[in-house]
Amino acid sequence: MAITATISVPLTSPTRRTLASLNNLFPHSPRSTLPIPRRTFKYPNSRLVASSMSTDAPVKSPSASFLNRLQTGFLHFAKYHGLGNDFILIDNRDSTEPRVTAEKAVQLCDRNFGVGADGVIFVLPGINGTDYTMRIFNSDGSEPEMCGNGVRCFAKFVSQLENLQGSHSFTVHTGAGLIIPEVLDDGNVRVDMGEPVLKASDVPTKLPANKDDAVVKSELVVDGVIWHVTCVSMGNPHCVTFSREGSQNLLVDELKLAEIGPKFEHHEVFPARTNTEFVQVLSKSHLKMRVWERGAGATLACGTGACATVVAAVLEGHAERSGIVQMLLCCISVLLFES
Ligand SMILES: N[C@@H](CCC[C@H](N)C(=O)O)C(=O)O
Repeated sequence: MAITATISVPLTSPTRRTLASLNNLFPHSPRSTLPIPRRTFKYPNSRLVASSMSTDAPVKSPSASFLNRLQTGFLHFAKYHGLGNDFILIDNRDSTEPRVTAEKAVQLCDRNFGVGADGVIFVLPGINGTDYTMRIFNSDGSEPEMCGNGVRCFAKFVSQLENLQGSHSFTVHTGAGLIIPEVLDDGNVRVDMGEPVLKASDVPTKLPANKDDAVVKSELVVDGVIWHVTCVSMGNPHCVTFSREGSQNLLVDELKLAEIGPKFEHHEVFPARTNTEFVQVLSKSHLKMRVWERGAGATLACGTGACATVVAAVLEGHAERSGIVQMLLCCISVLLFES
């Protein structure tokens, strides 16, 4: 059985003021060696663009693109977030190598001495016939295969870079394969997240498969406690837990995430480390989730994590095939369908 998860949720793009104030803040960072010009970006006049736009096909405006605003020697970036999962976006369309090293990404993501973000995302030229390539560094400098909220931010950033109006979509090469985000008329971004991978060795996890090739509600000892875990890859690895010995339904607000999260992330049964979702079942269509992300720690939301949560919930019999996953600030609605 094939399962496909689709997420479509509101996403916030940067305002003129956000971008300008980030640029002003950054030069004060004592560890920064990447100067940012103290000037306010000028955005294309949207009313002029709108006068010639079609809602069917994206149109490009000849007016100022992001690249035109670049000055040599400065790193230009935009800051986006999806439900509070925040990223620094870098226009890298002119090179196949990321403009910023993993080490520099760690500095940029620092919430006190850098810009502050859960990761840095690069818009690179497409490969294998795709329009673009997305690469991402987590805030610890590691490189994940895929990021659900990140690819939605990526889509909005590309629309801004290319000055695309109306509904449109493009093809993106990612470490998890081809992804096709769709920017909708209302500005939301919908992403078909593809089929989840359940085969234990492909997630990857060393836990023995107990349901066909998959690991479903298996016992895992973490910090001396037996947790029941289901392992899912959405291109990146996820370990989803709904219960532990002595507590059949987790109360996620009571978890000490910063203590327990790293113990899952670095557990020996996860050779590529793992993202972990702690989930409380509120109803068959309402799951409350807190996430500890591989390479980024506790984040406010996680797109691949929301999808993995619903896949695991269906496998464990906690939920229907569509529902909402409530995270710290917002909800993601996830729909699983057969392909
Ligand atoms: N927040 C992301 C996932 C980002 C990658 C993750 N930290 C990993 O290392 O796999 C999302 O929205 O999916």
